[in-house]
Amino acid sequence: MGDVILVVNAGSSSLKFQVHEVTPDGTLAFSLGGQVSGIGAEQPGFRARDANGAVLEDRRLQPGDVPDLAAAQEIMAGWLQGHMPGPPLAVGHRIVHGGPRMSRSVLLSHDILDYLDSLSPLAPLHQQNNLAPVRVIFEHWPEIRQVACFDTAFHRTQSPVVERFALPNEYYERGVRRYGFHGLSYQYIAGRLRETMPEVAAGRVIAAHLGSGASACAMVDGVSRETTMGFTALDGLPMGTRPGRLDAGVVLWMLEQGMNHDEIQDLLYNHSGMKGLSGISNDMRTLLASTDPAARLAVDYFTYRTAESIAGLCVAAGGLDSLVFTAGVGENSPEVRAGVCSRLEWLGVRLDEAANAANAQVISGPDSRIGVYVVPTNEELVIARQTHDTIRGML
Ligand SMILES: Nc1ncnc2c1ncn2[C@@H]1O[C@H](COP(=O)(O)OP(=O)(O)O)[C@@H](O)[C@H]1O
Ligand SMILES: CC(=O)OP(=O)(O)O
Ligand SMILES: [Mg+2]
Repeated sequence: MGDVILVVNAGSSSLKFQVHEVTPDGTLAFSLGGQVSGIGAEQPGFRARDANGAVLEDRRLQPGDVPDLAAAQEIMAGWLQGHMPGPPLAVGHRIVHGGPRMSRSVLLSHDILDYLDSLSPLAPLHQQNNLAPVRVIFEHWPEIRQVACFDTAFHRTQSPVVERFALPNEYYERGVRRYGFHGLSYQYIAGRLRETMPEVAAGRVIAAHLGSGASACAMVDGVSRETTMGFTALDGLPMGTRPGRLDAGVVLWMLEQGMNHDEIQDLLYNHSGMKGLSGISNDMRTLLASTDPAARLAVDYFTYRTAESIAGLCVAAGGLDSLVFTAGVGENSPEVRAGVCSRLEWLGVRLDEAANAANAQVISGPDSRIGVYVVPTNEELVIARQTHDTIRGML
């Protein structure tokens, strides 16, 4: 193996990584990748595979083994030491919040790190986890280039109306705007559609990124028009532990009742969503397997609000040609996709049951007015490419 780029992607329930070789002709070749999944949940695991798809690691872990991201990082770092040829040429990081200043990937410096650190209150579940490995590498291997790739950057094409809240202008100037997230995933989906189904990519597409964090995005010709997350990754669809759209009056009521900032933040980021509604779990697999009425309510809430948001996004897209499901739940759960799609039948959405059950690429039936697809996302590949593009001029 020659020079490599290491990619690190810390999500709310997973730590994903990939290693890409920079080939002599200057292109990237995937060499291995994997993830620690189920962080803080009841079924953690560690899987890795190589470029041929051969399984390099498939470990079931005990819930206590991976209580938080720091534990996941230790597992990943230990494993990578035995599987990488030496220090990487560069490390590409997923950074969830880029704030008003970042509209593309950037070479990390201490100044930029300080700026990104200042955005932490806007992404308490992610930003510090994203920045922790940056700091470790700066301290121990200062010669390694590090590149920040932002979840917010892809959405900077949105119109002023979409980007605004109906608040006095002063707040907009101070950065209180709808930034949107999961942009690395949507950029991958837009590119993948362009490669495999260019006529779909050119049209009006809504992609639903349904994972531990969940959002949906309206794209026309691969350009983001609107997305359900906003100033923070709390807004929009319900998620594993976050409520999604919430009347701001609820927060005022909590304050009035004597809850302080940290208590409200903890409630909204760690104990709401599927976990709060069901009282059972934040993991969709556990809820789908349960016959408890509270689990059914949580799943129904999820599919109802997701369908409702998709319908709302049709305004930004000017209609709908194609619907794409992606991320952990979207790629793997026929039941959730069927629940969402059954609430969109009035739009002309019809699923092919067998194709849906098989997680096939095309899951709409021949009588569907809307094409419905399952496209596995690959945020890490987008990060690898952005990292390579960012350092290329410096080699
Ligand atoms: N077969 C499945 N059926 C339903 N949900 C699944 C399945 N496999 C994974 N998931 C869900 O996907 C989630 C993880 O999705 P992912 O996109 O990796 O999340 P994140 O990047 O936010 O950590 C898990 O919380 C789990 O609930
Ligand atoms: C922004 C966000 O919620 O990311 P994730 O789904 O990876 O937690
Ligand atoms: Mg994710």
